[in-house]
Amino acid sequence: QFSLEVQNAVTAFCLLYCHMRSAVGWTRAVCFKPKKQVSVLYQNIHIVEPRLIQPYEHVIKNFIREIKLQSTEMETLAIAVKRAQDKAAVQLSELEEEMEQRIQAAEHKAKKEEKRKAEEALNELRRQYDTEVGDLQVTIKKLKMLEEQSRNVNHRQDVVELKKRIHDMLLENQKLKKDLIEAQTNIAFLQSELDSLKTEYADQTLNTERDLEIIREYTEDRDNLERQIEILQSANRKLHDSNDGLRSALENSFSKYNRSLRLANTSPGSTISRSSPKFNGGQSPLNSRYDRSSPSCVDEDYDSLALCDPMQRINCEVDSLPESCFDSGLSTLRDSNEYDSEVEYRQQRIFPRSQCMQESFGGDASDTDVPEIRDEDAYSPDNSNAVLDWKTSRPVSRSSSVVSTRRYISALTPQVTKKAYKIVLAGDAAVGKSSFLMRLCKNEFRGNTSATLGVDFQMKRLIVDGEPTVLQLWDTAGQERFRSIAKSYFRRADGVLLLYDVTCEKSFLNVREWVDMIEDATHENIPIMMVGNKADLRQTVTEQGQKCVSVNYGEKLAMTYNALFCETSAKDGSNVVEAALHLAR
Ligand SMILES: Nc1nc2c(ncn2[C@@H]2O[C@H](COP(=O)(O)OP(=O)(O)OP(=O)(O)O)[C@@H](O)[C@H]2O)c(=O)[nH]1
Repeated sequence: QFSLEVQNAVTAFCLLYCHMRSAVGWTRAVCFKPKKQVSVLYQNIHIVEPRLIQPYEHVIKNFIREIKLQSTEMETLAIAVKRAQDKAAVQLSELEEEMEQRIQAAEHKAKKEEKRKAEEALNELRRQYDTEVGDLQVTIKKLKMLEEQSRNVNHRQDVVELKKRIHDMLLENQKLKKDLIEAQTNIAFLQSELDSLKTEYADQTLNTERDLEIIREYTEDRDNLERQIEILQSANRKLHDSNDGLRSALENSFSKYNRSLRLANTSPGSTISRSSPKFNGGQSPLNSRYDRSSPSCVDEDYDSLALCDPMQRINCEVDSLPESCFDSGLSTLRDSNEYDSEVEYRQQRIFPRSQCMQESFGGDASDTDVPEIRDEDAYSPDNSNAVLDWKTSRPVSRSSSVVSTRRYISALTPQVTKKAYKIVLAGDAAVGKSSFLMRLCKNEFRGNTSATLGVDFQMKRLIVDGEPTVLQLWDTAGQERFRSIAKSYFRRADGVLLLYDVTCEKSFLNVREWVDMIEDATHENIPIMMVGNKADLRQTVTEQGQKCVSVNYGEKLAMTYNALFCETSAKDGSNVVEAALHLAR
């Protein structure tokens, strides 16, 4: 009986279990056979150990009670779930209902809006229609009026006349159009002619300006040359006045020279050769040193000067009289800034050569001194450029000696050089330009140099940054009266070596004047190398308590003018080549 009760409980449990499974949604079949197992277990216990039946039944009872409790709970849960489901269903239906209501409201609103818009569009259309109808009615009215008018004006004659008038007017219109086109064409022609005339006029103006510029340059050159001639002539006159003895001696030597020259020129196409009387003693006149004690030196000097010194050439041209040849116009007159008067200056600078002259002829030695401008480099045959490159601004007719010498030199093949620069040496008198040039070209220094008259010329070949370069160096005279000549040389210069004397403040102060002059003369900015010369004297002069121009001042001034700067000494040769190289670079 008890086992039956247990069996029923197990059966109930199984049913509950199945019910729960289905409620939870388990689909997988589970092999669970408790009923059979319980009965088998009961029978086994009953057979094997009947003592255990009671505790077994007790366990089963508890188990059944527990199951019942679980079952009740499950049922309660199931009811709750059901309730929740019902509630959710109610809420869902409520929501659905609400949604439906909202949709309906939205639909209603949209419909209302659409209707309103449609009504508005309809009203607009109606308005347009009314307006158009009104316009049409007006047009119809007008047409009717026109119809009526046309009906009234429908006279044939009037129409013909009108047509004729229209035709006439059309013809006139065409004619006017034709005239207009013709006039426009004429205007275009005239315009093009005017343009070409304008271009021609502009060209002519340009040419005229150019011509004027050239004329102006020529005039300037001519003025300069005239001034040079005047200076030389005045020097000439001084020489004439001061040295009669010298004149007669030179005349003698010149007549000798003329004779020899005539002999030399008798053969056609003659050139000056080393066997020429001028080259006596196997020494080229170009290389010979100046020796004032011998009268024949004047001839040699004259040739050399005629070749290289523009002043001398001009002098030759102007004064083709024999006197002009020995009256070279060269003088040592010098108005240094350091000296108040020429006489004073002359007294200060006495040269051996002039001493020799004084001794021989008792004249004013400084007035008859000749600048030493001969240079082996410049006048040796392989340096023909020195002569060939020299150009005066107007053609020079030469005396026979000069012509023959020039022919000889012109026959030489000029050396081809890559770069050539015209460098002008400028600065106050006695600042050491000639000495600088001599140091640069000959690596020599002579304590007593003569003042430059007009312009001296030298050539210097340098290798600048690996490139062979020729410097045509024009040494201008520093004296005030030669300023205009110096100025004319700046115009064609590629660069300027502007010297001042570090022991002479005035020469430094005058640098500004020189720079202004250079800038005036040149159209474009040419490079300037500011050179403080005689640096070797600074210490001695300072020790004597005299003032010197410091390096700082020189540098500052150079910086002001954007110029290069260095200090040199022509005496010991320091920085001389470097200055030239730097400028050439
Ligand atoms: N101690 C020293 N004396 C110099 C130096 N350079 C030139 N002199 C001397 O200064 C004097 C004038 O030198 P020049 O070379 O004739 O001067 P310059 O500038 O050519 O003069 P002008 O031809 O009149 O313009 C000469 O007595 C030279 O010996 C130098 O570097 N050191």
